[in-house]
Amino acid sequence: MAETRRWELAAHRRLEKGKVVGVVVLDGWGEAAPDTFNCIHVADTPTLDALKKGGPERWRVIKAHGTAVGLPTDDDMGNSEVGHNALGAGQIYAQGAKLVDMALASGKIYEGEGFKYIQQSFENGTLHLIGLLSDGGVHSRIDQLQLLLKGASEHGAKRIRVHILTDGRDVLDGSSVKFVELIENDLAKLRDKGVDARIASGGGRMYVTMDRYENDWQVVKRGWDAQVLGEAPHKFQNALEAVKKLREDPKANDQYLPPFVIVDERGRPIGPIMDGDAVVTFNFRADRMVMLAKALEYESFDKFDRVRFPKIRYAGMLQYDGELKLPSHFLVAPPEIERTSGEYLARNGIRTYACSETVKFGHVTFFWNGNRSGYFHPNLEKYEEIPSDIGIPFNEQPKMKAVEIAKKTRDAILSRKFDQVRVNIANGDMVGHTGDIEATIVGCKAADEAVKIVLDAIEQVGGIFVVTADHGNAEDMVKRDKSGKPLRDKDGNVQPLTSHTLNPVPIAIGGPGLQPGVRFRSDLPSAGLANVAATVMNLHGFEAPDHYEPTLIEVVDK
Ligand SMILES: O=C(O)[C@@H](CO)OP(=O)(O)O
Ligand SMILES: [Mn+2]
Ligand SMILES: [Mn+2]
Repeated sequence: MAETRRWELAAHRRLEKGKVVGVVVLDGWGEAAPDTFNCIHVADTPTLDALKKGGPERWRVIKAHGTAVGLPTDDDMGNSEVGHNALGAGQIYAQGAKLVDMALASGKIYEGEGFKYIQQSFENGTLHLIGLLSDGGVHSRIDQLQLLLKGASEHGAKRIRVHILTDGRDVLDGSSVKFVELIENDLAKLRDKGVDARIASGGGRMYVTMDRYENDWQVVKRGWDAQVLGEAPHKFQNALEAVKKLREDPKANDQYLPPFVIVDERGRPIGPIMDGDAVVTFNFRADRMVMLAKALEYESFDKFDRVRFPKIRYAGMLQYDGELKLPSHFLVAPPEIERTSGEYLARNGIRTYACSETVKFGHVTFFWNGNRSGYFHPNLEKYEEIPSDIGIPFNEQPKMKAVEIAKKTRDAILSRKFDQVRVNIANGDMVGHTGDIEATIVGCKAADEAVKIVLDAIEQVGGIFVVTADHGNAEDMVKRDKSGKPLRDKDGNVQPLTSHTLNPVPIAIGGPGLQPGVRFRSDLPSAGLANVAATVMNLHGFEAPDHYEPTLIEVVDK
């Protein structure tokens, strides 16, 4: 079926071609009731406030979590990967989390090429499992790790080492202890059955291993030293003691725990990765595993000194990059996100500029294009990256590079060399993840200012804008009880919510190029992020392909 589809898009019956369309994605910017813990509400955001007044015809909310973006259930919060996939692809795909669930439930994971490949190391080598240890469901899920541990041991693994990354970002800070207990319990059961299974190393996800878009290779190196070389500044006899001790530091934070290794009575690391071993990175999400995948797989590598490059059999939970085919072995085939709007528009001559700062750069390029790196049509596309700050927590620089991104984008718009400009403004999300309310308010204001710069440029060229978001975060910064009341401890303190949320996100359209009769349809109350691609195609003057989720807009006579 797919092969017979044409790439050529039909002209829209009512909407003209040739307008510059500015697509702004505010990362981590949900819509929620006014509240003191709603940083978007508290912050001074005149630009977004003005857009909201355009509702319901030019402002509305759309779903950004759960099944609307291909996640297993409607209890799953949205995230950047699935959000930008949906925004760019215009279609809803069963995402990595769900595909892994299905492969584990059916047992097919153990019959696939990837598992058979690593299985060859089970006789004489160790199986290492590296990944994020939480039930956040954004990058990984602990229940999938638990099933994999059990399944791998039943399929021949005799010696297993788990290298954990503590979370505190998709789950509450401090929950690392509970997750380590859970896994230690499972490993003890495996040991009772004669499998030598232990946690061998660990560290906080933002400080160890899970960097992205090559922002800071030192993060990956710290992980490499602990996981592969068995070297780290902190040494403990077991992982529970490690996280408990490291958390005694008053400034400790699960996201940033320093690297540690588990050692035996004589101080020797119990699980460095050696020749002949098997390694699985058990995150299903791509962005924060690609760098480690390169270090584990590429023979020639110059990002840091690996000291030792063990001859291993390595598989990802999924293949993380469809263009680089990385890693080459994987346990579950990733969603085949095809016929994205980026590809359609490039094939129909639309010139595109995409921009963000490093920590979100791949969101408007790689994720937008269906986890595919590179250009569709280098002559028509320009992707520009603004270097992010390195090594400082985002609550210390909450304005991030919002204004710089906006100014580059303004220049791209005014150059008239592009038909579409697409940006991601990171503040609501990156600062929201720190749990620092004051800083998040500053970040939201900066994001609003950046939007204004882009909209002013759109105004100047007679263009059209679409302002939306990928999922919630900054609009709710506190852990709540079932009735929605903030939970307080005995001293009256609230627990900051560092994670994304289940809230819908706003979408606004406007600009001088928008024909007067264009408005949001009222017959799609449950529309979600996947409906945006068809909308954007319409604004470029094209009908969307019929396999896309329907457009959000209609044109009425005025
Ligand atoms: O930082 C990240 O990796 C995730 C949260 O785990 O956030 P986002 O999906 O917004 O990138
Ligand atoms: Mn995001
Ligand atoms: Mn986020």
